[in-house]
Amino acid sequence: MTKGFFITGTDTGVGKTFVAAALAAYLKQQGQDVGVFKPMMSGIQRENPHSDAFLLKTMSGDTNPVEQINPFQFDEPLAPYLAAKRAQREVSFVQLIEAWHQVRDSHAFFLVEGAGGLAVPMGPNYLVADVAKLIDLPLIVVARPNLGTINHTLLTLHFAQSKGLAVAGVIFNGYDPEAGDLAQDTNPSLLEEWSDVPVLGIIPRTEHHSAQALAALVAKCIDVEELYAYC
Ligand SMILES: Nc1ncnc2c1ncn2[C@@H]1O[C@H](COP(=O)(O)OP(=O)(O)OP(=O)(O)O)[C@@H](O)[C@H]1O
Ligand SMILES: C[C@H](N)[C@H](N)CCCCCC(=O)O
Ligand SMILES: [Mg+2]
Repeated sequence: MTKGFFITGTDTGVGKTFVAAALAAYLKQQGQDVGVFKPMMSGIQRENPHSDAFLLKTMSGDTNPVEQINPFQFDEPLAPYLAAKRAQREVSFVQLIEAWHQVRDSHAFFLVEGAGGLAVPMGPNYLVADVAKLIDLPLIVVARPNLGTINHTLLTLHFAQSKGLAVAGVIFNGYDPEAGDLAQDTNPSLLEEWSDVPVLGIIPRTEHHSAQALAALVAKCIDVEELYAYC
């Protein structure tokens, strides 16, 4: 039985890769055998050092070929389904299942990253949420810390629930301690009041993105005991 997390977010650009890479660096530092999987990636080449696939592979030390870590890549920065369609391509759900089955037994623990949020079209008749259902790992929802995130996060959690997806928790990412932003400081408790999903951590903005710095950030900012409860 594969263990791990499906990393989703309230939006594109919220820090899914950043958080997944940080978790991978931490778990690897703890001696875990961590695998990564980014089923579909759009808007960047696999080989680009800033790409999700490249960062996840680097931080986890996953020795699977990058083409297995990220089986479907599209050039245009669009929802994967649309980027594929505009490139005269289409990924069937069966193809995606086969790509997951090719790697899922290669590691004891997997971090899987979606694309954008849960309701992003990935294929002609399926969303990111349907892929998460297939992979059947508990979600970690990455959310922005500031005003506006409560709506986005509760909508995401309700949609996850409607799809029968288990949610391990929410991680607020990109907190700016200097901002004096009242919403940033009150959002975690407000979310916990309106949802039964725990806040697993609050990650500040940081310019230090090395594996060591990211692992230290997880140890400092994320409730790893809560995470391990799911492992
Ligand atoms: N806590 C942070 N501190 C500093 N920079 C961050 C932080 N979190 C994310 N970033 C930066 O913000 C940008 C977006 O983050 P990231 O790529 O992880 O988002 P994403 O949700 O994975 O986006 P996509 O939907 O495109 O996969 C990246 O350049 C990343 O390095
Ligand atoms: C291109 C970007 N980096 C992501 N890979 C794809 C984000 C799709 C978002 C679709 C949407 O919610 O409007
Ligand atoms: Mg990403």
